[in-house]
Amino acid sequence: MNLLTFDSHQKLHESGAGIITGLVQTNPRAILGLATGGTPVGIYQEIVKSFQQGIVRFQDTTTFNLDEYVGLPEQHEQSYRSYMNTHLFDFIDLPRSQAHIPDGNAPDLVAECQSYDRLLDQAGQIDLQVLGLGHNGHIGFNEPDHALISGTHIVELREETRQANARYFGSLGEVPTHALTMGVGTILKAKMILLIVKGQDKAEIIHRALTGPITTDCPASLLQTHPHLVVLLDSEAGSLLQ
Ligand SMILES: N[C@@H]1[C@@H](O)[C@H](O)[C@@H](COP(=O)(O)O)O[C@@H]1O
Repeated sequence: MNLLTFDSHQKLHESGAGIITGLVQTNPRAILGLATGGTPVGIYQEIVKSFQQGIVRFQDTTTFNLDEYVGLPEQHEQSYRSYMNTHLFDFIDLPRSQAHIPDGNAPDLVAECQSYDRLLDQAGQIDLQVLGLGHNGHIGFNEPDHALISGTHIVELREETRQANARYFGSLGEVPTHALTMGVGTILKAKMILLIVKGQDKAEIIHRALTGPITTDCPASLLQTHPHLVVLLDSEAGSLLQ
């Protein structure tokens, strides 16, 4: 594991973006696993800057997002499709046909999960998977549980997750109760994982994820088993790891 702690968010964002654009520069056909949430926004902004400067192109790149809410219209500003458009896709030359996000409005959600896994299989191994971290240790929307599911599946969101994400919605009642998420098996199959964590409120869970027991009670703890894990932290999130 390569753990890097930054004293400024700008440096963290530039470093994260540099890892992603560096990969695409050397391998334009790279397959990227992308995350949403507040954490990667600054990194996506830096990627857009690099694209605008002509440093990187995404015409041949393929992306797979980790997750999507169930039942939220695609145009809703909090759908992960809208998030990706607003923060990244609208500003780069990645063909939309190569930008995959599970469809949380599919009439048959089980079939949608199976079809997402088929697309992942056809694409081959994800070269770089970007991850954020939930306060309860979730990755994607893989919530703590007695067992974790390997492939894409429907998940009932934990109350604490809905509360954490309520800040993006008008009220807790508007936060969807279910989501589709890539499974931990798919996440762990990525060649490289880039875990990004910011804020004092995540200090305890990142400490537990990286130094505690490997347990499905903390899905991020499974990342300890990954041979090529890069962790980018701000100094607040890293405060218990010194
Ligand atoms: N499903 C997403 C995760 O992919 C994200 O990494 C995490 C942290 O979000 P944030 O970065 O906003 O704290 O929770 C969300 O619920």
